[in-house]
Order: sequence, then C-alpha cells, then structure tokens
Amino acid sequence: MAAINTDLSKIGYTYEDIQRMAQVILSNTNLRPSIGIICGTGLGGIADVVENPVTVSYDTVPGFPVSTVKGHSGKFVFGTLSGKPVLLMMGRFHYYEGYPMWKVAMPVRVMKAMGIETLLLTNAAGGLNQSYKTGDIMLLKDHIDLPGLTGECVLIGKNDERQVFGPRFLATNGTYDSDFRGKFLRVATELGHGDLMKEGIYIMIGGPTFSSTAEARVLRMFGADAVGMSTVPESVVGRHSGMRILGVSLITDMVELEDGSQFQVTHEDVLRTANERAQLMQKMFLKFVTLID
Ligand SMILES: O=P(O)(O)O[C@@H]1C[C@H](O)[C@@H](CO)O1
Ligand SMILES: Nc1nc2[nH]cnc2c(=O)[nH]1
Repeated sequence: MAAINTDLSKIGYTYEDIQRMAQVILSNTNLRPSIGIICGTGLGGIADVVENPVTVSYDTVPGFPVSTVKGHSGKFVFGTLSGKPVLLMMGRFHYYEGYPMWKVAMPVRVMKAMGIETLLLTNAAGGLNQSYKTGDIMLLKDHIDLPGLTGECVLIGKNDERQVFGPRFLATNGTYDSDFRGKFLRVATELGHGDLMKEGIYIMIGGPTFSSTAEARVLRMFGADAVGMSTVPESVVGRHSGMRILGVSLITDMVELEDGSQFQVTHEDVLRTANERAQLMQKMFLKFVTLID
C-alpha cells in the first residue's frame, strides 16, 4: 500500500488519500451507516444517546487533521440512533484554525467514501434576525458563502470527477433538502417545541473574530438570519458529492445591530447555550432519524 501523504496542506488531497482514510476508519467497525452527523460547537451531546458506540479518534487516522477548538472533541462515533446506523463527527475543522478551506471540508469526502448519503450538519450561530431569540433553532433554507464569494470557495483547486468528487462547476441553489426541513419541523412540533423553530439563511464568516456591529449590519443587509464560522464548506462539498443535506443552527446568542451595546459575546456564552439545548437536540435527532428513508 502506498504511504499516505500526511502533509496535505502542501499538496491537497487525492482520491486515493480519501479512500485510504475511509478504509482506516471503517476497519474499526462492521457498521456501514448512510447517515452522517457533524456536531457543531458544544453540540456533541447527540453522541450520548448513540447505542453501542464505537469511537475512532481522529489522531488514529493518518492524514486527518486535529480538532483545536473547545467543544469539538476530535473523534468519530459509529453506532445507532433509534436503531438506525449513524456516523457522528464530534469535532469539525474551521478555517480560522489555520486549515485551508479544502481541508476544512475534507472529512465530508471521507464520509462519502464510507457510504454516507445523508449529511446532517449542526452549528452554533449568532442571531441576526431580530425576531429570533437565544436558544431558538434555525433550519437552514439557504446559505451565503461569504468566504466563497470573496475567493475562498471550498471547491477551488484540482477537481477529480471520480466517485466521491463531483463536477467542476456546481449549482448550489437547493442545497438544503426541503423534505428534511418539513420533517424536522414536524418532529419539533410533536415534541412541543415548534415555537423555537425558524427557517432562515446562514452566513459564514471566516472568524475567529465575532462580527463588529457595523459588520453585523452588513450581514443582515445581505439577507442573513444567522451568522457562524462553519457549515457552508461542508454543505458545498456534500452537495458536490450528491448528498442530501439538513442544516441546523442553534442560536446561541443574539447579535446586536445598534451601536453602543455593552454585550460582548464569548465562546463560553456559545458553549453555555449549546449545553442548555443539548437534551432537546438529542431528542430531536433521535426522532428525526427515524423519518429518513
Ligand atoms: O462549529 P460551529 O460553527 O458550531 O462553531 C461556532 C462558530 C465558532 O467556531 C464558535 C464560536 O464560539 O462556535
Ligand atoms: N455573534 C456570533 N455568535 C456566534 N455563535 C457562533 N458563531 C457566532 C458568530 O459568528 N457570531
């Protein structure tokens, strides 16, 4: 077997690298899930309700990046949710960690190579739409790829049209599955939490700075309902490789649009809200996965 190139930052990944990483990960389990979940900051609690979990730490996979952000533990969890095989990524990679954009979303390629066809993405986000409240849950109906629009699209670079890669030019309208959104809303309503649910537009910023007030007003003027620092590269790569996608933002804090606010959001605020909503998110995902064909 050819040695894997561990310095992917220099050369990008190849089809063979992706396949090798997938094989290394799959060698830990006989489970072959078609549902993958990427857990956002502080949202890894879903793993607590996975039955018969098998954990694979990222650092056992040659060439795989390491998680550096609090609230992202850096491991895969295989198991079942409500009896359905799933694969969780507890820890995603962010552009602000210093990873090039292609590396941020590379795990989605690996997931596809492992057989994942349905991608459920969660994140912690700041509310820009002033009718939202901290603790609300927004389903992504669309996104704004601010880094992508300014020259840092995740698909920049070599394109290989074999199996886990897709076309050179990709349409990204309709990325978020409307049937999934309808089902998730139904689940939330049945659990008695329909009042928390929103459908809106997520805008990705590079981070790690939270937006200034003037920037936040621009993001809102662009039409975004929530702002965060992830998810879009993963959605685009998921779309590129033909996956069905659900995006769920937990509104961890409200972004002030008026000058003079004394509130300055911190990562601890984000983690606190995520922790407060952990059990509800678990319940929602337990029920939602039963509705996936
Ligand atoms: O991984 P996500 O997008 O959930 O993480 C959010 C955005 C930043 O990484 C961090 C800010 O507290 O939380
Ligand atoms: N205000 C704000 N809150 C967040 N929570 C998670 N990401 C963000 C962000 O980018 N801005």
